[in-house]
Amino acid sequence: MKGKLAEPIWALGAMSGTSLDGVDAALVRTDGVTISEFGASGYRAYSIDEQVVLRAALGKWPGDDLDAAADVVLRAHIAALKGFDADVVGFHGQTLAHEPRGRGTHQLGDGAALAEALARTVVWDFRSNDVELGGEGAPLAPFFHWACAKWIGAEAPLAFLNLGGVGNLTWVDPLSRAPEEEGALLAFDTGPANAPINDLLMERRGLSFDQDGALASQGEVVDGALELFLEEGYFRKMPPKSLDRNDFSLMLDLVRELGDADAAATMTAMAAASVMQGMEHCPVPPERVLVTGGGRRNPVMMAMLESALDCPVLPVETVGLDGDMLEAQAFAYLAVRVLRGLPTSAPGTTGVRAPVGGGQISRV
Ligand SMILES: Nc1ncnc2c1ncn2[C@@H]1O[C@H](COP(=O)(O)OP(=O)(O)OP(=O)(O)O)[C@@H](O)[C@H]1O
Ligand SMILES: CC(=O)N[C@H]1[C@@H]2OC[C@@H](O2)[C@@H](O)[C@@H]1O[C@H](C)C(=O)O
Repeated sequence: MKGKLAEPIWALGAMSGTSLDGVDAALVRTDGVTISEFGASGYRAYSIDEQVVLRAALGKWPGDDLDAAADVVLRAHIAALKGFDADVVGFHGQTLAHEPRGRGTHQLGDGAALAEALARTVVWDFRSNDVELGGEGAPLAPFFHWACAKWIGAEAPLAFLNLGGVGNLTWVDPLSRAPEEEGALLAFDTGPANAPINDLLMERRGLSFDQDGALASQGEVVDGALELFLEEGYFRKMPPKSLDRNDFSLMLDLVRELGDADAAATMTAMAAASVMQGMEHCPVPPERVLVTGGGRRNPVMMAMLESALDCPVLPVETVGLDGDMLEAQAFAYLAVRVLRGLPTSAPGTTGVRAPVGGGQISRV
């Protein structure tokens, strides 16, 4: 079976991120090491009512009453995935809680039910094993970033920056021979990115996000609040390290007294400053930072990053990748690695003691 799977197969990845905006779906043809081809992609947005149900479930653990949220996650994924043909589905689920050194990590989503509904093999529950073995359980996209660095033919160390609800950075040595090789990757969550800005916009204006940084562009960054933010112990912690969506509730407290525009500008600066702090951990400075995730569409956030970093800061589209789909593609790639029994995390990506795999496989 493993020999057969060494041939590239089509995998369909599904990601429902911390922004709670919807489900991304994307096809990748891969043998679990090399990307052969990218395929079609799709998106199924959560309705406002569904977002309310998911928000209410944040912070909950298995055993809590999660029927309504589980139903939202399953239905949205079936809708997002049913039009695609693939050999395997990589199903991330919806992270509700993440306490790797506490209660664990919780991605809502029943892979067996999804496998039955789609009549396809589903790989899911990607993070638990890493956490059980002492890792952070996140970020997991770095092994895929390694494959992307190979796919674009990079020759010098570079970084991938995901600006989602939470930010995460992957430094890659593209000359390494495997993602699990020592020194190939260093990855960690940089800090909050869009999630707290979304929360502010929802709280104050009933909007789900600061479209194109429109509100932030009208405000001034309040240095005092930014400095207090950067005193957070998280920034001095050595990577690997990871965050829960709401770990930085402090950020909203620091801007509570500010007007809407100044609050948005200051929070955008906090997200950018988190990345700047994180860059100091890179083994050698990256030649370029390739940005993925919704934050790359925020010109205020991008301008702050460009002025603070010493290298080009570019959306991943500049190298032919799709910044809206990279995480869904990552879980397609990781699903094939799980099927092949290959590791999906390593000491440099999650802090786990040795390269490990994970994931449950539900076959039909
Ligand atoms: N045009 C835009 N202007 C400003 N912000 C934007 C724009 N487009 C998207 N965003 C921000 O990006 C967010 C979505 O980003 P993305 O889809 O990468 O997050 P996610 O995958 O849910 O998060 P994570 O990677 O943390 O799981 C939106 O909620 C919004 O805050
Ligand atoms: C626990 C969890 O779901 N973490 C997410 C979240 O969203 C961004 C950042 O925090 C990252 O650590 C991770 O997602 C990406 C896909 C990852 O694992 O690489």
